[in-house]
Order: sequence, then structure tokens, then C-alpha cells
Amino acid sequence: MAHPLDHLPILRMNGAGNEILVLDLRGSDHELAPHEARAIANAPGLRFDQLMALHRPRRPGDDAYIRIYNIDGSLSAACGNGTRCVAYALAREGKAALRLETDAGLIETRRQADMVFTVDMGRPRLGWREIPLARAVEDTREIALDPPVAGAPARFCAVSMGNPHAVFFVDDATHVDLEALGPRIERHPLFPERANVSFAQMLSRDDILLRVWERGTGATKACGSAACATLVAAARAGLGERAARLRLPGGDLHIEWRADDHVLMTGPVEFEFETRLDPQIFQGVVA
Ligand SMILES: N[C@@H](CCC[C@H](N)C(=O)O)C(=O)O
Repeated sequence: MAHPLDHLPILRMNGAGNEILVLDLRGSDHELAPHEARAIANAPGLRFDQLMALHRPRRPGDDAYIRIYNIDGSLSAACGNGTRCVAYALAREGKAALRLETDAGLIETRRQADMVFTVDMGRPRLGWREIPLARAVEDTREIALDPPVAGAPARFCAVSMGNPHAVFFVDDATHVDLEALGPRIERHPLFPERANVSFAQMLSRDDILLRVWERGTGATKACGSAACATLVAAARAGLGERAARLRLPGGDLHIEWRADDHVLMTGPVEFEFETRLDPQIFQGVVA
């Protein structure tokens, strides 16, 4: 039997090394289920960090509504690198500036150069309920990781960019054991919706080395929303400026926390290939 996703167009891209699929669902009313996202991730050549499902706009004036999936099928309300890839996909249709609806609100993008895009990621959310944390915390700039995780710094800063981030400032981000600490902090009882986990090393006040363990995906070469959260955390903690270069394993992002409270992320995208979903992907796939 035919599946509603059979033969739909899909772009394989990366944003600073973050592996992204852009699935065009604008011609369909189908909403991707978590098990279908996982089936696509298992298809040859289609493994992704995030899948950006592009839907027809639901409000006048918007260009699209996007839903964002991690490799485990879970949904996120924000994905900075994936949003730049969506901006590229729609730039091919002649749109240099976009209004995109996400589950975290309106996101605007602008093309800066052929393969460089800026995303207005909106305002950071800094209250414990918005992040969310499991218990009341007066000052989200410095939170005790309680109960402690062996090998992890004792304190972190929490920021939501539409998705939850825990940022740890360390002296040496390169040698942090991400595979050991990441999953334990991601699922720490302090985070009722789990968390993206960042280890940041201040190289100077406007130059930050960053490694990220992503909720629902694992270690990635770059995470745009984590870069934004880290810049905000550094500025709030008095460690850094409101504009900085964030160095990630897959490339650099430039982040600015503007006076109007919006966080702007600028970075590169790469187009890898375009294909259509093979009907075999969904044969025998069950929820
Ligand atoms: N890679 C993304 C973040 C994707 C979502 C994240 N894993 C979550 O579940 O919150 C980015 O570039 O922001």
C-alpha cells in the first residue's frame, strides 16, 4: 500500500556540520510521526541530526510552518542550524528573507551571502519555568547540579532558546568526555523535558570554544541554539560580550544578543544532495 511520504522531495544539507534533512511536506497534509522520522534516519544515506519538516504556512504573512525532529523521533521547538538550511531551501525559490512559524514562535531569516544566512532566534527565556527546570531556581545564571554527576562541573547556567539548554563553563572543552557526561546530564531529574548540554571554554570575551551533546540526538558537530544559549549565558555571567564567535567542531557561528533582546545567529550552510523518499523506507514500519 502506498505511504503518504512515498517519493516526497528531501534535501540533504549541513549547517556548520550539523547534519540536516529538509523534508518538503507543503504539498501534503501528512504530519510526520516519530517512528516515521526514525525510519528515515535509518535509510541509507539519510541519517540526520535534525529533520526539518516544511509545512504550508498556517498564518497569513508567513512563508512556512516548520516542525523539527531529532534522530530519536522527539520534537524540538528550535533548531538554529536547521533553520538556516530551510532558509537556503526557500531561497532557491527566490525568497531572500523569510518568516517561519515554529513551535517556539516566529523566526525570521535573511540571506547574507550565497551560502550564509542570519536567523533571528528571538528572545532567550531565562525563568526556571520557561526553560523548564523541575524546581524553582531564583537565579538561572548559576544552578547547582543537584544531585551531582560524577565528572561534571558542579554548576551550570540554564537558558531556553525555545528549547532547553544547560551551559557549563570549563577550562578545557576539548577534553570533556561528552559521551559519558552528555546523556547523564540530558536526563538529569532537574530537566523535565531533558536538556541540550554545552561545554564552553572562553578563549577571550568574544571568542568561545563549544562542544554540545544534543537532546534526542547526541554529540553533533554544531548546535545553533546551543551557541545562542552559550553567548547569552556568558554575557549574563559577566564572562563575555554580547557578540562573539562560537567555534564548534564543524565550523564557526557568529552570535549577537542585541539590545532589543533578540539573539541573531549567522553561519554557513552546505547543500549535499536532493532526492525523493524511497517507498521501501516505510514498508513494514510500525509505530
Ligand atoms: N541542532 C540544533 C538543535 C536541535 C534540537 C535539539 N536537539 C533539541 O532537542 O532541543 C540547533 O542547531 O539548534
